[in-house]
Amino acid sequence: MSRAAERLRLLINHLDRPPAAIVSFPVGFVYVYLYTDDTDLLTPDQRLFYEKNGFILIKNLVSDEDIDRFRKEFERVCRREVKIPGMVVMRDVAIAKSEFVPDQKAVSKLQDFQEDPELFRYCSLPEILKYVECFTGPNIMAMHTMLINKPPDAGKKTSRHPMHQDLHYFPFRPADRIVCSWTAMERVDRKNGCLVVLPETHTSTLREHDYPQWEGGVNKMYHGVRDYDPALPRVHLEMEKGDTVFFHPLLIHGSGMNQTKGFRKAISCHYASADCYYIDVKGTMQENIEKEVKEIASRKYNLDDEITFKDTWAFKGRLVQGERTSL
Ligand SMILES: CCCC(=O)SCCNC(=O)CCNC(=O)[C@H](O)C(C)(C)COP(=O)(O)OP(=O)(O)OC[C@H]1O[C@@H](n2cnc3c(N)ncnc32)[C@H](O)[C@@H]1OP(=O)(O)O
Ligand SMILES: Nc1ncnc2c1ncn2[C@@H]1O[C@H](COP(=O)(O)OP(=O)(O)OP(=O)(O)O)[C@@H](O)[C@H]1O
Ligand SMILES: O=C(O)CCC(=O)C(=O)O
Ligand SMILES: [Fe+2]
Ligand SMILES: [Mg+2]
Repeated sequence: MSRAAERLRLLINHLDRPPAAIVSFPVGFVYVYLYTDDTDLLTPDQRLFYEKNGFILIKNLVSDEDIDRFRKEFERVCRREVKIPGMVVMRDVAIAKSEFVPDQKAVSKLQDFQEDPELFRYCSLPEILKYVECFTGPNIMAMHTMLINKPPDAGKKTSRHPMHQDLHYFPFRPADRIVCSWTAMERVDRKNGCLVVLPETHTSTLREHDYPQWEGGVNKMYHGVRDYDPALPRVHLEMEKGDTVFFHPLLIHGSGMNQTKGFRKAISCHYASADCYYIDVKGTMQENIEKEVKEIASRKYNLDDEITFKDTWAFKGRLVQGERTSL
């Protein structure tokens, strides 16, 4: 297929979203931007890179000073000096049944830190939001927050994160108005389990997800794409402290095991346009994750079956720029 025909195929596949901008190239075909807005920030090369690959890595975006502050706050949470409403402190499944020691060694992930003013500062950093706006437009909600402290692998490969599409977890659309920012809090590379992405998979559709059949076990809710094909071309995103990758929620990604003795730290936020809308996932491939989220949320808030999948998101989403129009 010629490049122009390939572009046309992409365009036809995406007619549910009005093109953000139309630009003519001298080579004689029209390129329709499907995934980015016309802002002054991204260079034409950066914009085309995201359009083609579904991610873009920005070097040195978050300052050392900010990252050191996030790390300090993380350590306070681990020592149980602060207790944040709604925040989930997760342990790796390999040590889930052992005694809790109040130390970062027992914590593999913090999830939902929207009520921690120090950690949530990450989601409002102007240097992050100006990139986010290129993908979501000006009304921006921070929907999902995580600080991932990937532990040294305990020998069962449970420190891996299976290949997945983040959209699997989200009952809101359109996908093209959602973006993740993921910032390395120290050097991350193949040895300590950097992000692994499958470029261009953001142009595909949402796939069926379930737990991978891994001998050593899998962490709660770490679903992977069904029938993952390990032969597909992968890119390992090696990053330095402060480097930030922005990626599309359909991009297939995961992370390898941590083969070092250190804890690999990253902080991330999933943003969506406040103009997005909730969908009902009943009868769709997302029913399995809805069921798990509802079970955990009912236990966490002591509510029987009253809490809906949509409620769990509307409740934790926070406006970080513009107007809360819909979500
Ligand atoms: C774009 C988004 C992508 C993602 O978000 S991917 C992954 C998201 N993962 C999650 O949201 C998981 C959230 N985690 C949680 O809700 C909690 O950590 C979890 C798993 C419910 C456990 O919390 P607690 O109940 O406070 O912990 P607990 O020590 O009392 O254990 C209760 C039972 O859960 C088990 N458990 C704890 N951590 C686990 C883990 N990492 N993987 C699998 N099972 C785990 C634990 O063994 C215990 O089981 P049992 O009831 O004794 O049989
Ligand atoms: N069956 C599977 N289903 C889903 N994801 C998988 C499966 N097998 C491996 N993965 C994921 O694929 C990604 C790459 O895995 P792999 O362990 O090969 O990478 P790596 O350790 O980063 O690279 P390498 O060991 O080659 O340096 C990781 O995110 C891993 O969790
Ligand atoms: O930091 C990682 O290892 C990847 C985490 C991730 O992709 C997720 O939680 O959705
Ligand atoms: Fe993810
Ligand atoms: Mg490997």
